[in-house]
Amino acid sequence: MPFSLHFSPTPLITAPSPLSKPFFLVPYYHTLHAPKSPLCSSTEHALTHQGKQEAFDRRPEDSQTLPLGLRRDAMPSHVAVIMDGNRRWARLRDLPVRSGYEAGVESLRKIVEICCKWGIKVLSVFAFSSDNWFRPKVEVEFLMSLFERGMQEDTGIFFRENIRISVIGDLTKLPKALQELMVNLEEATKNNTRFQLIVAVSYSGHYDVVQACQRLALKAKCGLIEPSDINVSLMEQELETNCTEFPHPDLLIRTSGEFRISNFMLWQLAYTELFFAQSLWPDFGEAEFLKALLAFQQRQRRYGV
Ligand SMILES: CC(C)=CCC/C(C)=C/CC/C(C)=C/COP(=O)(O)OP(=O)(O)O
Repeated sequence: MPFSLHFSPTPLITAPSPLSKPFFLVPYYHTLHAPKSPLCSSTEHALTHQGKQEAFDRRPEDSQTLPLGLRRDAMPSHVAVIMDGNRRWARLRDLPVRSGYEAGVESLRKIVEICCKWGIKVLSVFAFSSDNWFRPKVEVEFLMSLFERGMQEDTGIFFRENIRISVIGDLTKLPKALQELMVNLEEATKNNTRFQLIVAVSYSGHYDVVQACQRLALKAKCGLIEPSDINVSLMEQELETNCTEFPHPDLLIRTSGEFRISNFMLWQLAYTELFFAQSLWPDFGEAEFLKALLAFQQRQRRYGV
């Protein structure tokens, strides 16, 4: 049965609470973040790739629904998106900014549905950058409430459709209720295997690299590693994308005609193919997504070799 993320509002699922201890007895979010066990423990090996997933499920219907011309054997595993142009979309229609963001959520739901249908395994979206905190307070507050509402409304769908939600970024800056909702959702969906949605909130590539360096420095200080042990692999184990089996996006799409990376996943994008779409994010739909994927499938990836 095909699924639609446009189902009428789903009642909040009453899954058993995944965490047995109250979240906020723990001072920092990252001590709770599944792949990041407390530092300086003897179980260092378990620090990384905990909960790393087995191969993703493919439902029978997933393999039947590829549009003409799209090759299953060349599909990107991980697509990242900079969902730009929501405010411009609203202004062009003389609508308040919040309508642009709401339309952006609808667009995201559509793209998640298509990813599931076409067998893409991971979608990362830049939902709120570290610099977005400097936007007008009313806008920031609206976005926080939108994240909360969006995640609550779709919780049932994540379970029903076997979707794993991961959130990356400095969540300590978010309202407590939102932190709690996100951590709960991550924990409750961590064994879902069909598709993984990574939401980057209060995130930047600089933040990610710096927090990884801090964690490595602390490990060195604790005597768990030598500074000379630090290499690409150890760094990647500390980056926020250690929540996924596919940490390097194969394809990055940025909408709204801007040609910038804007501090998104700087490390992880090293060999990513880039696609810049003219549409504003709320207008980005199946046809343009298909265009991006077809362009991706034409690319020759040489990884510098
Ligand atoms: C639940 C959930 C994950 C929701 C995601 C909501 C969403 C679409 C967030 C995008 C936020 C954002 C700062 C986009 C940048 O474009 P902009 O709006 O700044 O556009 P502009 O370039 O036209 O100013």
